[in-house]
Amino acid sequence: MSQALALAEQARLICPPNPAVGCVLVGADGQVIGQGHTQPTGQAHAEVMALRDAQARGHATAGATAYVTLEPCAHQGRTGPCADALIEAGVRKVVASLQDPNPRVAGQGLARLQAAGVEVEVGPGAEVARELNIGFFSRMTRGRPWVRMKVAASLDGRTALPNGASQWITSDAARADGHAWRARACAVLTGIGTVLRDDPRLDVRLPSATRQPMLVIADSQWRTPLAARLWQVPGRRVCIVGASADAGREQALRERGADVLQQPAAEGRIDLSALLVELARREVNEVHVEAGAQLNAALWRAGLVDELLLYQAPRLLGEGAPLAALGPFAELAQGPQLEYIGVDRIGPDLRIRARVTGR
Ligand SMILES: NC(=O)C1=CN([C@@H]2O[C@H](COP(=O)(O)OP(=O)(O)OC[C@H]3O[C@@H](n4cnc5c(N)ncnc54)[C@H](OP(=O)(O)O)[C@@H]3O)[C@@H](O)[C@H]2O)C=CC1
Ligand SMILES: Nc1c(N[C@@H]2O[C@H](COP(=O)(O)O)[C@@H](O)[C@H]2O)[nH]c(=O)[nH]c1=O
Repeated sequence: MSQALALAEQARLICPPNPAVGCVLVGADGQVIGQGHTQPTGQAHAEVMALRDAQARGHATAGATAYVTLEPCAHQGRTGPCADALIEAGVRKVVASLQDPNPRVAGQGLARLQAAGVEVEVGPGAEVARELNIGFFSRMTRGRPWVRMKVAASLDGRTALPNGASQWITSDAARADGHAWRARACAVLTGIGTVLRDDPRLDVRLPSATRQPMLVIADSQWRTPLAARLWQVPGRRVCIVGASADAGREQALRERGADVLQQPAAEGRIDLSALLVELARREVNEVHVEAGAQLNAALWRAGLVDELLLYQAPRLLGEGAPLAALGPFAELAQGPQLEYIGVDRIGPDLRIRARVTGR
């Protein structure tokens, strides 16, 4: 199963919105006879890739055991049912890490395998398999994406100087690592404040990049400039989320190539909870937030942040913008409570990962 999980890890950047799944086929003699992982949307799933691999290597699949990191599907989606492919190949046993979290299909693949006389075991590798697909699980079980907020800060927690300057607080190495986290998301979310101040690209600039996450800009008044650098990323979808009735401006953004999304607003501010539901409807699994203190605070206040990805540089900036413009709180317990899930050194900086307690 650990080999299947390593294959799933390889799939993570290419297969969203599909879950990243790995599959290893072990022949009756205990040798690995085939392996595969999920391909980009619309192409073969892990099980079919592993069966094809075994066939290409001249191995018979009858009597084999399949180790797969998610329940094989039983439905005809963009590809055919994997449970049927395993049954037709004569597989004797299927070991799956997890049941499919999609409430419409959960358990159906396992039931079909069992009905065909295939032995089924569920559980090995469950924790790692779920982590690999945390966004897919979030979308399926909560109807909204997993929200990971990335912040680059100084040791005293500042994210920009009082005049707005913030480039660059962290090192090249930390920024490259940040790109790898952008790459695994389906969408990067920012605020119009950051767009106007930084003129960012917010794309993935890694040689290994195979797809660009959609850029989503919270911009109630349609203020995104038509000549910004964010338009210079070939093939990347830009979604501007606003609430103003200025049809002329909305049309100009549409003509510039944006997907323009009118969202309900309260006191002129976009309803971020409704926005996340809409992004899930568009098959966004993970949202990578890179925004300023205003939008960050609104996301925290609405209880929408699941995870913090904080790069901390060993420098002090004194006065300046915080990670999120929260508070002032009267009691310590009023602030969001997180737990650390990882601390790593990235070049001269620290990368701190923390998750909201209970998520
Ligand atoms: N160090 C770091 O990691 C980062 C630092 N920065 C820095 O942050 C600064 C910009 O911060 P800031 O001005 O706070 O910009 P934000 O990116 O937080 O954008 C804020 C704007 O988003 C719009 N918005 C839309 N919906 C909402 C909502 N529901 N709640 C709140 N805002 C909403 C508002 O404008 P409107 O009402 O017009 O829609 C608001 O003014 C810059 O100096 C930049 O360099 C930025 C990103 C990362
Ligand atoms: N200042 C700062 C960051 N800032 C974030 O990076 C954005 C610019 O992205 P791009 O135009 O794609 O290079 C900027 O607008 C802000 O969201 N990131 C970091 O890793 N370290 C830093 O010190």
